[in-house]
Amino acid sequence: MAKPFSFKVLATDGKARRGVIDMPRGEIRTPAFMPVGTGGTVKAMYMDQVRGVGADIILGNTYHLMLRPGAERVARLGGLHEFARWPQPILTDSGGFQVMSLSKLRKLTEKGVTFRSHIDGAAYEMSPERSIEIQGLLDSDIQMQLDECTALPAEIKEIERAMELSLRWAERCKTAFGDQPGKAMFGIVQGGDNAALRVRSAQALSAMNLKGYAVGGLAVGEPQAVMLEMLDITCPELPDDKPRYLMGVGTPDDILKSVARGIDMFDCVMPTRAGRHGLAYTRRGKVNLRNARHADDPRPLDEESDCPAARDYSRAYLHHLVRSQEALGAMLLTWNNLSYYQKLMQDMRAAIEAQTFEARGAEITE
Ligand SMILES: Cc1ccc(CCc2c3nc[nH]c3cc3c(=O)[nH]c(N)nc23)cc1
Repeated sequence: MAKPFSFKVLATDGKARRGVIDMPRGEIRTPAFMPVGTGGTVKAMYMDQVRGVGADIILGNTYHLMLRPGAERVARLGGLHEFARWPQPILTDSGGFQVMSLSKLRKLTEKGVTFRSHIDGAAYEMSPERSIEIQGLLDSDIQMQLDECTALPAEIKEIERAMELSLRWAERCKTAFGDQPGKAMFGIVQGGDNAALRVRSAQALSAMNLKGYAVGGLAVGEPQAVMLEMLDITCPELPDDKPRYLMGVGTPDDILKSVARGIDMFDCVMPTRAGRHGLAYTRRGKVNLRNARHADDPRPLDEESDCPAARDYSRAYLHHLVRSQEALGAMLLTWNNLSYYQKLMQDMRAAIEAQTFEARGAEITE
């Protein structure tokens, strides 16, 4: 029987946890940053580079892949790992968030959400059952429940309606997922910026005894203080022995402060998207390579980095590539940015093991 899904907390420092998730396709060191690989590719990267910077898991997207190339086609071709040549674990989002943010003419009912593709206008239906079926066709290792993420600010009645619908959809996803050893289905806590609703959502999901829990409904434009306050309220209501995934977060500072509140897993488009827009993350802050001041600068981004993109190329060259819109510009800056994020996660894991995480604070991002 395939090695079942297991999560172990190896060390703690305050509320911060250093752990490891063991799955048949490999282990995931936590706190973990999961590069976004929406359409089965981490944009501008080869998968062996993604692995090379230290990523243990990447994200795929049900919404994008069901539209193109189609979930059944990916299944016929051996599943997403085979298709994209990424042998490690993959986490897929359920698609609801993307439907509500990308598709057209969407209609949400108890049954699910019907919508038209933003690519060719074709009509689709996404129910909790269909979302789990598609994630299964993709052979996803960690599958997310279908949920409704409320845009903030919102009326409390609206937040409550979406949170309660998401709980009913969590039950239906749990039933549809069944018992798949070696794979996991995570629930997603909703409840907007309302403490009571967050507690009700987290407690109801905890009672379902799922393998992991995501905190959704955040990173939708709310101030960092509101996001952090919701973590202070939500994390204590989730089981200590299960992984916690904060969806869509975030900047290095967001991640640091969220790890300090008990979050184990993160995803964010920022390092990859910023790389394609000429922006480099470095230990001394962000550098916009489009800026003319780099035109004659012979220095690399970070001579101490073990990432070739940060150590072996001058800022002048990177500026030239970005200004000339050369593909290599996006490739090198994405490589640098993902390397920076993975180094940040590695440094946090080491600090929690050494019990210096809380003491060092923001200095870890430098
Ligand atoms: C490939 C991929 C991209 C992005 C995501 C996470 C997308 C994402 C959010 N991003 C920012 N805030 C978010 C909130 C939610 C949420 O409440 N529910 C779901 N299902 N996804 C969210 C998952 C997978």
